[in-house]
Amino acid sequence: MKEEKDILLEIKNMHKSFLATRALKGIDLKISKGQIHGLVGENGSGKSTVTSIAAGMQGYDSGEMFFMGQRWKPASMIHAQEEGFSMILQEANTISGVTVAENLFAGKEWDFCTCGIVSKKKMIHAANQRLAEFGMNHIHGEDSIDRYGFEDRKLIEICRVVSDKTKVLVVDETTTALSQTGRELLYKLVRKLASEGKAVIFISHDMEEILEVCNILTVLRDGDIIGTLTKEEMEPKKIRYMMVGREIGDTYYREDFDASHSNEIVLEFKNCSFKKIKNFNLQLHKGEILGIGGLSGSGMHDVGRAAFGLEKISSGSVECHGERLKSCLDAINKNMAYISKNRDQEALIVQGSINDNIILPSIPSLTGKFMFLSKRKSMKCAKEQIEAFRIKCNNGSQFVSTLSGGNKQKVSFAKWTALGSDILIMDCPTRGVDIGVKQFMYHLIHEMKKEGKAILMISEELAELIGMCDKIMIMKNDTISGTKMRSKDLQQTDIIEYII
Ligand SMILES: Nc1ncnc2c1ncn2[C@@H]1O[C@H](COP(=O)(O)OP(=O)(O)OP(=O)(O)O)[C@@H](O)[C@H]1O
Repeated sequence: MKEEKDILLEIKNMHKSFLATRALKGIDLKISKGQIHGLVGENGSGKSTVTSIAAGMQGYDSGEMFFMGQRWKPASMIHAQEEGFSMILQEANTISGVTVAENLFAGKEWDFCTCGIVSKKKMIHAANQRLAEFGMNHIHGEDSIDRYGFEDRKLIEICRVVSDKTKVLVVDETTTALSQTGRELLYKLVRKLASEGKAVIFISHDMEEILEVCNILTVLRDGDIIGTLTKEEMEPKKIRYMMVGREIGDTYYREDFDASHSNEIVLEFKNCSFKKIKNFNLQLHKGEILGIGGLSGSGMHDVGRAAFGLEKISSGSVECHGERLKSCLDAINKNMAYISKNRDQEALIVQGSINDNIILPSIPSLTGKFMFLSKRKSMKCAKEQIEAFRIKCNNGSQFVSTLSGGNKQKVSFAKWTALGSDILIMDCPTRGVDIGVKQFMYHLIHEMKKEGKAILMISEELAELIGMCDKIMIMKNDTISGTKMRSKDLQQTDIIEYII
């Protein structure tokens, strides 16, 4: 039992509603020194809401908060950070068009000022020192942030929000944006903070990760706290039951080991060069689930973009049904789909409604005579997807920006299932979704295979690739380093040797 003096953050009877949505229904939570306190629950259960309130990002309707024994009502995220409460958000949160150093010290430029002039040299020097302390030597303060991909930007963000002042750090579903190396860096940091008597609130949907990293766990459901478990009490079946309120089986993935599919090639890379990738070859067949695994910087995300016509091809070609792919518009016209890993920036129009996002790729088929969009058909189409994916919302006209992370991911997936695409490029398709929906998505992907659809599944989750794919291509340093066929004997270790 932790003593009162060890409590860093205390939340008492907190309520928060967004119009008709009761996001928090009287939450009581204590976070103590040395804890890596897991917070789990289905998508939309209130995890980000409660932590973002404590981190000064939004207000609450009623309740009380105490931070290090003092009443706590931070005016802003910066204020909270200055006082020692930091949060790493789910989505990319860096500023484009400026350097890494400027991102790291945004709002703190005065620290590098002499006679009102900011010394960029000093700032870059400090940035590089800071990056080195975090083990991020591959990132350089003087570079433009735009040179770095999604994962590195997330690492830069971690480096920005954590400082010597940090007493409590919230890690909100961050690891899904990171590859194994990035994850290891974050785990090391989290453990270091806990060992120094600070605390971490760790939000994740990855059961293995929770069991490994957290030393205490609180389960939320529909804005209520269902219970808190000690390390000894953490048992996957029990946690899942507490989260969902019903038994969830252990089988997420397809259970068959039949890797057969049609011989018809629907998508092909022919000696294709783009970005750093040279002479790349790949064949995706009708009825095939082809996986690509590797570290985030291995080039696999670029393959996904090129497959959807989003990369400039310098030599060779990407062909769909034997025809050269010209652009992403051409890809959509050829009935292709692409679920981008970069959800808010590339996959969704966050300032649009759920309905509009879902129907967007299907507009041609929902348009009748005289080019009028059928409202009835559109509503029906969106409603079907909202129900199938159990998107937690008040109604389809709610803005996507107001959805929880996992529910946004469902919209990103649903818009392509609404279209009924034949070729689906999925980059981290289950990023941030809860176990129940993951199970549904895997089932759907398997059904798609049976219907003869072709799926290119790019993922950093080896278990997902092994569980779902007919064949897995592993990428390292922008080339294919190994290939594995579906087999019940295939283990993660068989793949890891080709990744690192
Ligand atoms: N700004 C907002 N406007 C309207 N509703 C909101 C807003 N922010 C959150 N909500 C709603 O509050 C509920 C709780 O959302 P929250 O983001 O806390 O869930 P979560 O547990 O973090 O989910 P996930 O695992 O998907 O990230 C959801 O129903 C969400 O749609």
